[in-house]
Amino acid sequence: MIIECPAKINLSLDVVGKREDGYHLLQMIMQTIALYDRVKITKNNEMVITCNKIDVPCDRSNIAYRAVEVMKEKFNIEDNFKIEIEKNIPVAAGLAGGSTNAAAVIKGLNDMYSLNLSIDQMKEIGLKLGADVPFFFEGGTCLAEGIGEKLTKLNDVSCHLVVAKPPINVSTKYVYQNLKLDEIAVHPDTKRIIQYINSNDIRSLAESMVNVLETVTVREYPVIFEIKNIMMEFGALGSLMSGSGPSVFGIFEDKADALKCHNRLRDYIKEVFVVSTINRGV
Ligand SMILES: C[C@@](CO)(OP(=O)(O)O)[C@H](O)COP(=O)(O)OP(=O)(O)OC[C@H]1O[C@@H](n2ccc(N)nc2=O)[C@H](O)[C@@H]1O
Ligand SMILES: Nc1ncnc2c1ncn2[C@@H]1O[C@H](COP(=O)(O)OP(=O)(O)O)[C@@H](O)[C@H]1O
Repeated sequence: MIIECPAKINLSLDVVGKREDGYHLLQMIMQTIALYDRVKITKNNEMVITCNKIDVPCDRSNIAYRAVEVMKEKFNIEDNFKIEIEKNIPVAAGLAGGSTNAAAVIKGLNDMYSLNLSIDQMKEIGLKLGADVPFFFEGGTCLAEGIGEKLTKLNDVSCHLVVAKPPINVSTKYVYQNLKLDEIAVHPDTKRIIQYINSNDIRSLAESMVNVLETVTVREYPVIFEIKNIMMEFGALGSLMSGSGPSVFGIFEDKADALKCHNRLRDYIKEVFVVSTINRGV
């Protein structure tokens, strides 16, 4: 069984508070994009995980492996599996590559064993593995609240994008730890952004995008700001860092402009893609 699993971007990201356990409460707009990993699941004598990218761990610390363990325990599955991950989504990039792999395993085993789980049940299992996992059972365009688990479906946004992952590593934990909530000068107007999305006003959406986590990352990694500027120079309607970074995306009305921007960025960034939004998850 092979499952295609898409990456996500955050069309906006606001931090609106903190939970008692230190986790940040969010209001973000999430969007699946046509940039896919492939997860192949086959029954095997023992548990094995493989990946074509060396920076992805192929042991129990792989989130896809943990997803298998959670499913095996919850549904008394005694079989073991070989999980082969074809990784096309940049790793540790703010594009939720690991989370989408975990969602693919849950969905794959649900189908393989005819468990007939509802989307809500799969979301609940996914949340045990990571805050971004439940979103992939919805896909398309969603408002995510709480730490990402409270999902509201919005009108699906349809546009061309350039996504660029500069060759730097940013830890999600570090970004949240260094966020100074009381010093954030600009928050996104999430209500207004939702109105733009629901009325299909892509231009106003693109012009209103804000990710408050940029206050941490752009200070430390000016390359993020430089990529945003290049995207705007090449005609992007708006450009933003995705999640905790370091990936940056630009929204383009015209695919030809997106391709020109891609050509320019390709000179010094290896991981850059022209993609469209999609209206599905795993
Ligand atoms: C920023 C976002 C936006 O979609 O995505 P990515 O950039 O990872 O794709 C998410 O909030 C990433 O959530 P999640 O995937 O759960 O983050 P993890 O890497 O598990 O979290 C690492 C650490 O960040 C902190 N953390 C995480 C989520 C959150 N809402 N508040 C936090 O304070 C916690 O200290 C946690 O231990
Ligand atoms: N299946 C997986 N795919 C990618 N990374 C994984 C996976 N399992 C575990 N990881 C680890 O999780 C970390 C975060 O990766 P990823 O999910 O790609 O990024 P992000 O959280 O920024 O969206 C990586 O540094 C990697 O070591």
